[in-house]
Parts: sequence; C-alpha cells; structure tokens
Amino acid sequence: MVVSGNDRERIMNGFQIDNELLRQWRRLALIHFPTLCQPRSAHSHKGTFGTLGIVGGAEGMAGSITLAGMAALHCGCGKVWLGFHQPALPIPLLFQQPEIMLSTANRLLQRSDITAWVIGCGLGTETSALTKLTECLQQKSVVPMLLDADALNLVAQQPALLSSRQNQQDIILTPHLGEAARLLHCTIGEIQNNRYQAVRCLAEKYGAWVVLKGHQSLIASPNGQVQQNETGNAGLATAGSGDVLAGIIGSLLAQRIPPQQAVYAGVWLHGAAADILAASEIGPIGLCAGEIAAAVRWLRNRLTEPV
Ligand SMILES: NC(=O)C1=CN([C@@H]2O[C@H](COP(=O)(O)OP(=O)(O)OC[C@H]3O[C@@H](n4cnc5c(N)ncnc54)[C@H](OP(=O)(O)O)[C@@H]3O)[C@@H](O)[C@H]2O)[C@@H](O)CC1
Ligand SMILES: Nc1ncnc2c1ncn2[C@@H]1O[C@H](COP(=O)(O)OP(=O)(O)O)[C@@H](O)[C@H]1O
Ligand SMILES: [Mg+2]
Repeated sequence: MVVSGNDRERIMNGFQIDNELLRQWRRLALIHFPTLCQPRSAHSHKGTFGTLGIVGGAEGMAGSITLAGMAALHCGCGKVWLGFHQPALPIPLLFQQPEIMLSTANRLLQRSDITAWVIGCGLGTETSALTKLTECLQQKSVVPMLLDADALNLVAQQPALLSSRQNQQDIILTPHLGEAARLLHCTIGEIQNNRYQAVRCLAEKYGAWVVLKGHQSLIASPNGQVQQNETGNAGLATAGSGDVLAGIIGSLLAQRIPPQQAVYAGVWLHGAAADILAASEIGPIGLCAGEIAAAVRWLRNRLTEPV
C-alpha cells in the first residue's frame, strides 16, 4: 500500500492515524487523563504498575477471562492474576470442575498485591460464583472493582450484594443494554429509548460508576453526572470486545489511576483503538479482541510522546 509522503498519515505497526487527529487526541488526553501521558520511569518494575485480579472464566467461557487479562497487560498494568481459570496451565476440560476453579479463585483472594479487581468475565451464575463475588466485594482491602457480564446478572438478582461494600465510589459497572435491562428490571427497548435516564438511575441506585455500553457509550458518575463517549464504531460489535473493555478499565484502575479518570480513559481508549483499526487497511468489520488490545497499546504509547 503506497503511503502518501506528507505528514498527514503515518503507518506504524500496521496502524495508521491522521497526525492532526493524533495531535487532537493527545491534547484531549493531556486535559482529561494526564496520567496516561506520562512516560515511564527507567526505574519502574512490574509492581510499579499494579496487579489486576480477574475472577471469572467459568466452564466454557475461559475465553472471556483470557481476553480481559490480555487486554489489561496491553494497557500497561504490571501483573494480572486470573481466578477460576489458569490459561497458562492447559487444564483439560474435564478438570474445569467448580471445586478446582474455586480453589484457584480462593488463592487469588488471599493475595495482598491486588490493586484492582475485575469480576464477571464469563463468571457463570452458579452459586459458587455468587459466593466468590460476595467474598471479593467484601474484600478487606477496599481496592477499586469493576463488575461486568454475569457479575451484573448476579447483582440484578441480589442488589444487596453491593451494599456490603464500604466505598461504592470505587465500583464500576459496565452493562450492555441487555444487562442494564436486567439490573433495572425493564426491557431493552425501554433502556434504548431512555439511555441517559437509565444510566443515571443505575449510578444513583448503586452509588457506583456506570458505563452503559453500545454506540456512543454513556458514562454516569455515582452522583449522576452523565457524559457520552465519542470514540468507537460498529467494528466493536463482536464477542469479547466487552471483556477487552473490562480488562482496559481494570488495568488503569490497577495502575492506581483514580476511577473517574480510569473509566473515561478506558472507554475512550477502547473506542479510539477501534477507530484506528477501522481507518487502517483492516477496516471496521470483525475487529477481534487481540487487535483492539494491540491498538490500545499502540495508542497509549503515542500519548506519551510530545504533542
Ligand atoms: N469467549 C468467551 O468466553 C466469551 C464469553 N462471554 C461471556 O458470556 C456471558 C454472556 O455474555 P453475553 O453478552 O454474550 O450474553 P448476555 O449478557 O446474556 O446477552 C445476550 C442477551 O442480551 C442481548 N444483548 C446483548 N448485548 C446487547 C446490546 N449491546 N444491545 C442490546 N441487546 C443486547 C442479546 O440480544 P440478542 O442477541 O438476542 O439480539 C441477548 O438477548 C458473559 O459472562 C460474558 O462474559 C462474552 O463476553 C463473549 C466472549
Ligand atoms: N455499534 C457499536 N458502536 C460502538 N461500540 C460498540 C458497538 N457495538 C458494541 N460496541 C462496544 O463493544 C462492547 C460490547 O460489549 P459486550 O456486549 O459486553 O461484549 P462481550 O460481552 O461479547 O465481550 C462495548 O464496549 C460496546 O460499547
Ligand atoms: Mg459483555
């Protein structure tokens, strides 16, 4: 592919982005998420960038926890521990029994180095998951926690699960329209027609940050302030892109970025990565989780360069 010689386009690692757009994004990031624009110290080590604990990956859904973990590392956190399913150990399917998975999650819960949690990627909804979720929520060390997918479905069944948590302000919920409808006990159509009211209602009901995912996702703060995200495209309409978002936001939380920055930055990076891919030779159709995570990494590195 012939690349125009002027400074408007730049091909790096297979990604292309208009330099003026990149300058705009850098200026926006410097204002709204300045932490993302700081280059790394030469003396950093993996502990510098925090540890994300991910609980999920129930039988048959190991992919979701792996996608979230991969995305988290691409977005810069130092370590990721997966509870329930250890993809590094090729556990044959027959060994993916709840008791084995629970023992893995129990070991994870004992760790003292976890700086943020993601609960729910493929959590499944059998009672052991509920037990695990409850224990995670009541963790003595109150670190930020993102709930996605089946964790949201469990909270929809048992709203009191969240009330046990001391500081709701460091909880992030990331429902798509289907999960939001379950949380609000209404139809998807009602959510679709009243997105701002729905996301605000969820944030106030649970006292948490809420991302109502979809085209131009909405983000509500615990006190009901709503912002609309302007990045992203329909290339994200593929299975796993929500798990990747959970990994991205979880990664930023694990890096000790405050929830209000981590939520906005995570949703913005996720959509911007999809926009980079859609504008490249790849095109918008069928973006896969690995490409989105790689584009997030590429963009994070560009944001640390001078405007
Ligand atoms: N590789 C793996 O292991 C993966 C595992 N995963 C794990 O699978 C679990 C189930 O997650 P899930 O989102 O696939 O199913 P679920 O929440 O029951 O939604 C289906 C229902 O809701 C609707 N609906 C959904 N989205 C909507 C939207 N945006 N806007 C509107 N409607 C929407 C949808 O509508 P329909 O398809 O009927 O049009 C249907 O009615 C979860 O734990 C997740 O982590 C996945 O992450 C993928 C990769
Ligand atoms: N048409 C679209 N435009 C922009 N973003 C989209 C679109 N469709 C889906 N997305 C994004 O993709 C992700 C889908 O999340 P989710 O449905 O939970 O996926 P999964 O559970 O399969 O990983 C969300 O972040 C959502 O905002
Ligand atoms: Mg999902």
